[in-house]
Amino acid sequence: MKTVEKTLLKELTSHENLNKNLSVPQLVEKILSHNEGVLTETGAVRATTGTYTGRSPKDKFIVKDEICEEYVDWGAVNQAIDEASFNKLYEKVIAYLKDKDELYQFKGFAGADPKYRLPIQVINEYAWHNLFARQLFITPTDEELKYHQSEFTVVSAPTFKADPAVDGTNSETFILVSFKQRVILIGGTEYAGEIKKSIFSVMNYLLPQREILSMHCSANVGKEGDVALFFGLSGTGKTTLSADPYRRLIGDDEHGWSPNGVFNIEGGCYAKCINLSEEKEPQIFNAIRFGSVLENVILDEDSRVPDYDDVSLTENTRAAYPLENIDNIVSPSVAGHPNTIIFLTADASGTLPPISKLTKQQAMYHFLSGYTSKLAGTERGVTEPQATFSACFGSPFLPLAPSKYAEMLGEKIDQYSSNVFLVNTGWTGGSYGVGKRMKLSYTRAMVHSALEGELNNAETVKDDIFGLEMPIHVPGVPDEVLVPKNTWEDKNAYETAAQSLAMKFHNNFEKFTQASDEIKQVGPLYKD
Ligand SMILES: Nc1ncnc2c1ncn2[C@@H]1O[C@H](COP(=O)(O)OP(=O)(O)O)[C@@H](O)[C@H]1O
Ligand SMILES: C=C(OP(=O)(O)O)C(=O)O
Ligand SMILES: [Mn+2]
Repeated sequence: MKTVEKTLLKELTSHENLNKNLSVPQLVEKILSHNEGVLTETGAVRATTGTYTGRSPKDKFIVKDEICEEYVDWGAVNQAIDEASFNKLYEKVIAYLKDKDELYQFKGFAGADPKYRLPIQVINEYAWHNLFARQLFITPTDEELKYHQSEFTVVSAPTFKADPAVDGTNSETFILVSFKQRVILIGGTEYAGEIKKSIFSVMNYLLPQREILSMHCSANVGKEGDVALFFGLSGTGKTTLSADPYRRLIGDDEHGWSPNGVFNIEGGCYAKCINLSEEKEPQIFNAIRFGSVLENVILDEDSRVPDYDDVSLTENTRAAYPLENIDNIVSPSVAGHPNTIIFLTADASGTLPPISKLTKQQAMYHFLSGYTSKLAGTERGVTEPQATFSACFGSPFLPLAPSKYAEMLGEKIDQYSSNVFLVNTGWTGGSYGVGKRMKLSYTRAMVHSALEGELNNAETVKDDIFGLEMPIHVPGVPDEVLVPKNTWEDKNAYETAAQSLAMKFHNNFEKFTQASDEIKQVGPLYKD
């Protein structure tokens, strides 16, 4: 791969006050002295983001050029912008940043496996974003830094606002990826998550070219070296469930699966803080300390103690911290091939079984479907749960066609005989508004049984609407919780809700015309 040393970027990298790979304490000092954030009682700094408190998928574009044109799956997710528009905006952003008193540069890596890692740099207007980048990506050793040659660059100018009429963007906010120039341009939004998710999108383009499956999942490993993956869209429980006192954490969000096994793409976690408690999520709670970044979390004015129940800025409050802040991790974040793969869904209809064991064909069906409910906060404009089908449980981040990733996953599941489960961390006892969210302790118990292999030959009963095999006993979980219908008082309402969801599955799957008949046939049994 060629090194990025474009003239435009040089204007930033030669800025007279470019702070290069500052240490955590140095960045914290900058954040506090520039009033970008405040110190909290936990030791973490807290920053707020203003208007954009979540990702803004409608503002994301990929530059359509001869490098990527034939590979990218163009459409509503991968919107195209032309090269000329990109270049003009790129120049404006550079001119804007050049005038700033100080800039921050982080050089590091995406990808914990040295064989597959991508050397990246992030250039920030804000010190707090630079601290975020430092904690979320992989920090180089002094030796690695000496020889570091960035192969992709994020330029983040949150206070620069685009003019859609002139700049060809959708709004004042933009997240633009150029595979040709190997640059990501971010402007108009202060939500730090865009920085990590845009690099993830780039990895989802680059890794499959090297026959590595990139995945929107968390991962951990048990005492026997048994690896588990947890796929899921935002809010389904990747971060929460991968932090497990009995299993070492590999990573909470983005992984690659190579011929050597799985590796984390990142070096840190980005946990939701809404209703965070030491009792329910002790590892995450205790990971929030000096060097961590709290985003949009409300603090008591005097004591500076975070109030994780306060959602007045957003429900998508976040904590960014390095993996090392979790006490049981794998370091470096690489491990073997997955024994168990869990698809997480937060079903707000309350009708999908809390856990079901999938056949290989069902696994492919559900991977392509990627059903969940979008929960409030993470994406702009979502204020209550919305049923959504997001292929591969991560379509906002996938530049290639979903079938590309699905084929690779299918081959790997065959090759390594991974067991696959569908776990509903969403509603029980009724749909959103009537029922409630599945108890975290029950989900943890179900996940444990699955990972211990206890459910592989367990007695099951088939759900007559979805055709999913539900175990009838799971230690630590009341039997009636395992069968959604049994948790609903109003059985007719259950039937209506389940049938409606089944039809959504069928309608969504129509677009996968290329899928084999074996896969098409294992969707919900119910059809109207
Ligand atoms: N049964 C459950 N399983 C998983 N998470 C749950 C459950 N009930 C409530 N939650 C909450 O839902 C959120 C899951 O979010 P998170 O783990 O950050 O998802 P992701 O990493 O997939 O975006 C957390 O705030 C967690 O406390
Ligand atoms: C940071 C994000 O990831 P997740 O919610 O999956 O943790 C996001 O989707 O913006
Ligand atoms: Mn997460």
